[in-house]
Amino acid sequence: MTRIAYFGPRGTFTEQAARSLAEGELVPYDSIGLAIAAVRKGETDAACVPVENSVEGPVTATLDGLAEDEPLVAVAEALLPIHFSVLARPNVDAADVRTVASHPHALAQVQRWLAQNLPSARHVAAASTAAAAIAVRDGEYDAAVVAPVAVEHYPLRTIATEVADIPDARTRFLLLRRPGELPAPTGSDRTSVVAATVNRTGALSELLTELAFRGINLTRLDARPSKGGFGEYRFFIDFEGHVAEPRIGDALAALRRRCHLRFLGSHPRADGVRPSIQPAAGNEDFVSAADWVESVRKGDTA
Ligand SMILES: O=C(O)C(=O)C[C@]1(C(=O)O)C=C[C@@H](O)C=C1
Repeated sequence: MTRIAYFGPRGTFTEQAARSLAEGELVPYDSIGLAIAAVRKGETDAACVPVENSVEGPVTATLDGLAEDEPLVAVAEALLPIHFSVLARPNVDAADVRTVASHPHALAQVQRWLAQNLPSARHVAAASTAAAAIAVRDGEYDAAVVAPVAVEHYPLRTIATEVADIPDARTRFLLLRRPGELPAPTGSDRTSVVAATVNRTGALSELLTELAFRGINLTRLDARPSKGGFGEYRFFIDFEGHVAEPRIGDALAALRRRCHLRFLGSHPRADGVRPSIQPAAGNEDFVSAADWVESVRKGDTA
């Protein structure tokens, strides 16, 4: 049976995403790094991890995990609406809450709610929302900000539901595999790369210009230190399209000439958005231009 590592323990948002993305045995790991390492080592066939949140931005453990060690590719993605529940032990009321724990991304998404509803509670970072629920169960903290499903896994009481400062917040999750056959293009796809440029004037702008020249729309751009010293960065670039398309293949080849490039996959977009194709930048334009060059090489200049 297919085994899918996910950022656990049981009851995280990532577990829900993993269930929506793949069938098989779901195997929880206590950190994003461990889930990614599991698929890399072949302990599991795939790994499900969060990659970005519409309020709090990139999940840096996932970005660093994708840039380092053996390459992995994203083969699918899921978008989950994020609203939280607050859980406490059965004998603890909201008025008794002195400490509230959760994943830092979750705490960042409920700052206003906590200030208004649990103003005297100290905020404590936990490894995940479900790890916070376990710590509350074990008496370490008074309340946890969690995915609503967590209450099904831990003997805690819900003291608030639908908690979110930004009502339509979403997190995007990736299903990662070891490199192999890529998902087929659907017309609504996303391609991801990580680019390491040399530290000189215009290096990033040249990469982005290669994409802009080809009418390719970015969907995300994040910088992470390459850990080699100040000023040394890796750029995570997501854009519309699939590597199987001529225009995307042409763009990847151009990027590859200019920097150290790692391909992180082409997969269907969860939101179904189709790319807007700019004039003279459609796949057929790339194909007919390449055909023309070929005929010129053969002596036909018509
Ligand atoms: O802790 C969890 O439940 C997770 O799945 C992680 C995570 C994240 O990394 O952003 C996922 C979704 C929410 O935005 C909060 C936490």
